[in-house]
Amino acid sequence: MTEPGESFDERDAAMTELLGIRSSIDNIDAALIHLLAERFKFTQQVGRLKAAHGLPPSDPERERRQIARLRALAEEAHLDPAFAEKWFNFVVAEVIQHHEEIAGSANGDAPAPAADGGAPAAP
Ligand SMILES: O=C(O)C(=O)C[C@]1(C(=O)O)C=C[C@@H](O)C=C1
Repeated sequence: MTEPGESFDERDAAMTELLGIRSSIDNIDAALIHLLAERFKFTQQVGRLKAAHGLPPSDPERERRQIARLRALAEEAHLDPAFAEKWFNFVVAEVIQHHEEIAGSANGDAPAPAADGGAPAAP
């Protein structure tokens, strides 16, 4: 369909522009996935560290400071600060769930107990 008064050439040009913009959106979405995967790798490390040392999964003070920082960055970048905070809370809820799973599944980084109860190896 073309808009009334729009030529086929104009519509073709618009479709070409749309495809070009979408290819940049594709690149950004891919980068976001990679960044998120990298962030979760680090938070899994934090989860193991916390579980190994009996630290609580969540740290509300750290979250509060990070939200303030991200809201300021969002404002500078002309991104809705409320959206930045919502995004952070969404990700952190998932991270805390992972931390709880790690803490519940074993005891962090500690090696599984030996079948022989930990008897010293023969010399
Ligand atoms: O920094 C930590 O202590 C984390 O566990 C990471 C993280 C985060 O994903 O940013 C998650 C949960 C905490 O409540 C605070 C921050």
